[in-house]
Amino acid sequence: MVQGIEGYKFWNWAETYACQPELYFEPSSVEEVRQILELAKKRSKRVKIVGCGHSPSDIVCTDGYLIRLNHLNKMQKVDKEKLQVTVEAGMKLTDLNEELASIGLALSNIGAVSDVSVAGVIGTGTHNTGIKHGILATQVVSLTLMTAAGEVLECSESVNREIFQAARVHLGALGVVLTVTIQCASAFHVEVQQFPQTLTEVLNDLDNHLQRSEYFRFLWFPHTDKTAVFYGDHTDKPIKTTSNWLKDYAIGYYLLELLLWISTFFPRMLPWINRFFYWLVYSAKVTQVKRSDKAFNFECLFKQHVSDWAVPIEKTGALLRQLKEWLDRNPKVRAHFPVEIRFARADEIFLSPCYKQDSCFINIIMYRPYGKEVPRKRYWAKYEEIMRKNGGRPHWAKANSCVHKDFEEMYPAFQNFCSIREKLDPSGMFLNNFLEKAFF
Ligand SMILES: Cc1cc2nc3c(=O)[nH]c(=O)nc-3n(C[C@H](O)[C@H](O)[C@H](O)COP(=O)(O)OP(=O)(O)OC[C@H]3O[C@@H](n4cnc5c(N)ncnc54)[C@H](O)[C@@H]3O)c2cc1C
Ligand SMILES: O=C1O[C@H]([C@@H](O)CO)C(O)=C1O
Repeated sequence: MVQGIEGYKFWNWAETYACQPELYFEPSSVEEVRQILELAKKRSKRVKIVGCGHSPSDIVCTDGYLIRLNHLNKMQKVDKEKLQVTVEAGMKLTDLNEELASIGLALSNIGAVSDVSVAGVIGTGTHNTGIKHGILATQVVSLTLMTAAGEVLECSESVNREIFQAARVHLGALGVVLTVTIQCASAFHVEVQQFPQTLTEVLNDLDNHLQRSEYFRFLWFPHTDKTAVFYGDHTDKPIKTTSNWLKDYAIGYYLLELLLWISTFFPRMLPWINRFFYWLVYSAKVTQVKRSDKAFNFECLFKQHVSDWAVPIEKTGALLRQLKEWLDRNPKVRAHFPVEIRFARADEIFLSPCYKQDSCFINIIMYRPYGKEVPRKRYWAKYEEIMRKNGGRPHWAKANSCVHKDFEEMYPAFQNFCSIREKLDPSGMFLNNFLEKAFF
């Protein structure tokens, strides 16, 4: 029987949420996972699974038992015919990307970081960008799930289909995901073209941008009308990168963190910081060619708060103009750059933020320079107000102020998920404060 560790303290990546589980486990086998669930059941303890702890919320937090599947992290099967792989749930995308590259495969789309687990990254509806692409969970062909009772379910479009539609964005609420089978693509390079436009120019030409580039996204710099537009497209061209330590790190990371910290004492500096970094780092035209996963990942800098709601794609322009106009009218509210605007295709996954709607994700950020909290309450409140009023759905990984009735209104299939959750976990073993707020 795997021994639980007492006194373990969990912090999420951004060091914004922490918990002290009664016992912390790192099982080395499915049988050990089952034993931990049996022990938890006998002692009426709650259980949470942690992937890589990147979620910017308390979605992982528990005072019960915390299980990390870092030892269940291997690739189990490769189907070269179907271009599919089956991996253990704890596998990191950093490792998966390399293993796939070694066999000529790749994930068709991934988010900004790869230091995340396969089960964790699908479980919260993680997305990248590209209106022809869904959230990462849409790449899942099947998965296996251990329920609170220790039963292992195979879920796919043809087996336990209802559970599959729930489990792809599982929120850690349905049981322990043990393996995930993923539809991959043949390995590919992406040509990334970065170029400046004003916010007005981007928004007036949004449909064309979406059609012109498979992985189109853009960054808006609050307190300016400037954007950095990114086109990403498949290419056979050879790798060509322009990484420059001075610009990317000395200035783009260390100088920025210092200036943001100084601006906590002199807030009037902030708009000038946004303008200066736009001019210095983001206003140039840059073209690079990278391996796909390297093109999708980018430097996410230092600790931060983020919020990232999905809105119906047709509302993108109106909502960004509303947010900009409000910030222009309220100059005492300061917003860090960037606001990240990304797109994803509609899907059929019960709690996907893109459930039955092509969506635009609008991600706002406030950094914590050297861990220092920066005032963001008014910014966050106005942003959420605009999102709520316009059919927005918050990213499940990221802290938000929504409660059960909000989610019932947002998600047509919310009750389907709730019924499946109650059936698979009748005693609420996998619940925590985050999930109780959502489901009760
Ligand atoms: C720097 C940074 C960049 C990011 N970039 C993006 C981005 O570009 N796009 C985007 O959409 N999001 C992004 N995110 C959010 C991130 O993708 C999600 O928070 C993701 O869920 C983190 O994966 P994880 O492995 O750390 O999961 P965790 O945060 O550890 O867990 C997430 C959820 O999955 C559950 N879980 C994990 N493993 C299992 C399992 N085996 N069985 C059952 N439940 C499980 C947990 O209980 C929890 O509910 C980013 C976050 C950070 C910190
Ligand atoms: O949570 C996230 O963090 C990064 C970005 O905001 C910079 O860190 C990203 O793209 C997310 O979705």
